[in-house]
Amino acid sequence: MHAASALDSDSQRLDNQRTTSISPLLSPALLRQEHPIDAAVAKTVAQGRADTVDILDGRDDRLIVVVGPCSVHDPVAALDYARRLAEHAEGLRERLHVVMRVYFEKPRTTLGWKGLINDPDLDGGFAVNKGLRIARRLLLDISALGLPVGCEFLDPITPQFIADTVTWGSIGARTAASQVHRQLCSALSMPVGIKNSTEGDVQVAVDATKAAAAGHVFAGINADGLAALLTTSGNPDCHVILRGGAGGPNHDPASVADALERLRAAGMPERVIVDASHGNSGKDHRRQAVVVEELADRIGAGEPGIVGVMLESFLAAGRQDLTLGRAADLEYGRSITDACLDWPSTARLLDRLADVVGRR
Ligand SMILES: O=C[C@H](O)[C@H](O)COP(=O)(O)O
Ligand SMILES: C=C(OP(=O)(O)O)C(=O)O
Repeated sequence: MHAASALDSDSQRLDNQRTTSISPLLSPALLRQEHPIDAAVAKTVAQGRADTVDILDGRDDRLIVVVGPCSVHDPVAALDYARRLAEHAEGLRERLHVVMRVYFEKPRTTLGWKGLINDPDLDGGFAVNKGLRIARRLLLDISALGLPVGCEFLDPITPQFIADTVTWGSIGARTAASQVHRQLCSALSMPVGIKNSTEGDVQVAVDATKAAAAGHVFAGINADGLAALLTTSGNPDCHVILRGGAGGPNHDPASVADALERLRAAGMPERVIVDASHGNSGKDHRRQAVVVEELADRIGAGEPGIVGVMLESFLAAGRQDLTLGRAADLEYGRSITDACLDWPSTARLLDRLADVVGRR
């Protein structure tokens, strides 16, 4: 008894020396009960995933287009964008499989706003339970338009709250090498695109698709939010996203061929999505249009292996700086993270991609 209390006080002195508070997180089951998925949304998600896998595996010759804001900071503007995209995508559905980027978790190079789940009020208040509620509601509302959604998964706890609503997932350039994220991919029920590293290393993404295709046993949480051991069977639908890197772009034919060769050598399916933004645009949103035009020419000419294109796009062009606590000063529909194409340019580029897919 005496020994046990000595241990408790020792561990109190040794533990949580840098954790300033620990507060309750709502459970995934509670959030799912508050914002349940209905039959129409479930159909959009299931059909969207099946269509994505058919394109990845070459049974459907449409092109996947993952398009939308760099990050969601204003759910009203995101839904406004989604309505326009859903209507436009409907007219192109024979040629393009359009998935909207609805990204709530931002991996930062150093510091910065980490996304709507982490800080939904954009004021450093970190109302995470509120962020999760807004995120799930928005994912359901966008999917209810018949528009499938794509999310980056960054925090390994978050998927339990939203993954049932997500058609396509992504692992970013900063986490492609992470065992935690590769294990997570092995559990995810949707196809997942994995980016090359920020340095431009493509092999790390190829290795990640291989690691994620295998089963793993790892610690996570269950639907009640309790710590649990998860045993997974592996995700065969992971694929590489070429996003360029420190050495420059990698959307050119030689880089695409190199990535396909690396996949072949690893025994993985030879297919890539090309991100027109990030290292491939040098973060200049106007360069995204140039990249897409180049890709369109090549896809139209029958270049193999490119199964999809990613674009960062919002209502207004470019980006703006956020001052924490001053969200009311932000301009409607303009990104607060990476610079985006505006809606009219995006619609034109979608038409261009649909046109070449129709002709190839
Ligand atoms: O796509 C988003 C950003 O490129 C990524 O989150 C890194 O952003 P940062 O370099 O501004 O932190
Ligand atoms: C963070 C992103 O990209 P990357 O990981 O390529 O920097 C993104 O697509 O939002």
